[in-house]
Amino acid sequence: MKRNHVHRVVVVGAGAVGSGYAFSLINQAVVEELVIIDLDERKAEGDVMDLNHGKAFAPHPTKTWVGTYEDCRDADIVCITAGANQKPGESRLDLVGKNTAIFKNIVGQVMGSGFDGIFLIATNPVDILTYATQQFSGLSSERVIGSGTILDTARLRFMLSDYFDTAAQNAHAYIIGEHGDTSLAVWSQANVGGRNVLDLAEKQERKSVDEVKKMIKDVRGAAYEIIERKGATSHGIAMGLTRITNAILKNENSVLTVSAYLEGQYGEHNLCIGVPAVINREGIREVIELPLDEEETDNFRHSADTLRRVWENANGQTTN
Ligand SMILES: NC(=O)C1=CN([C@@H]2O[C@H](COP(=O)(O)OP(=O)(O)OC[C@H]3O[C@@H](n4cnc5c(N)ncnc54)[C@H](O)[C@@H]3O)[C@@H](O)[C@H]2O)C=CC1
Ligand SMILES: CC(=O)C(=O)O
Repeated sequence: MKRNHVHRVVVVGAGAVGSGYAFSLINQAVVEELVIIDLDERKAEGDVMDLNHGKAFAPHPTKTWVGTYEDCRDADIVCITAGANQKPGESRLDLVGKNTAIFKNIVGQVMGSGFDGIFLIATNPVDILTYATQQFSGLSSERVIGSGTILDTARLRFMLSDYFDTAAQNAHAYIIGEHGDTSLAVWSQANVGGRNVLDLAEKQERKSVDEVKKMIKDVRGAAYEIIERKGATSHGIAMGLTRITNAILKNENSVLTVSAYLEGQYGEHNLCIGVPAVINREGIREVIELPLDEEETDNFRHSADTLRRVWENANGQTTN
């Protein structure tokens, strides 16, 4: 990485998600420099003051300041969490118009600084905005990563761990597709401690396959349930973004479900969608093609078609 490994992350958008991500980066000692940009500069100032007041308890010093787009020039990662969030009852896809316009402006300013790092996108609809960021920035697709289904996957892993009373770290399962209402669980590859979760549910007393399969509905509904109660979701995605940031900056080659550009994998082209991918300091090293069964293949295609339609409607063009 650049500048003798002084790692810098710029967060654009100091709302619930951006502020949570900043808090998580500081607590996990991920970077030396953390820059926060928001349209509402006073809000960003307040956030930096508040974060600085926790520094005495942090594991290492993280220089943190309210920045300008000029600060993106030396950044390893620019994470965009700016834009409108869902109001109760709204879907992620409902945000496409306003957030695409916001992104055109933000990405233009980031690139105007001479930025040469990796974009990490969280704003919804995240798959659409990841693709839009590629288009607006002109960067190669491996350097534009969306948080994709990292949060959905983490939600499922938590649910499985709770159900089977095993640590979430030992629940291995993927949610793929749109980060949204058409996401799908890859049950054929999901295991806890090496045992397929559906087989396990069938064999264990007081467990059922139906209860496990219902988890995809709970994953899809999770954001709506949380937004209805507290107005926004933030902790889960903040930790997920931190996980991706670590994978990049520490050159981990970790497999994470992110929104990645597909060029023929899963039979899809010209869109970004949640899939497992190997993440390292170059960004997305490789998309992993899971062996899907017939139902999973159909559901993935439906999810990809949904995203493609939204992209085409938003841009008045066809991509295939
Ligand atoms: N990918 C995921 O898994 C998740 C994505 N999200 C998404 O993250 C986004 C942010 O959500 P919240 O933080 O809850 O919203 P928020 O309303 O709390 O914060 C958004 C921030 O963006 C700023 N902003 C707006 N336009 C800007 C611009 N042009 N330049 C700079 N800053 C600008 C606002 O001033 C505000 O501080 C939403 O789209 C939400 O749906 C939220 C949770 C999970
Ligand atoms: C809001 C959102 O995208 C989530 O919590 O999944």
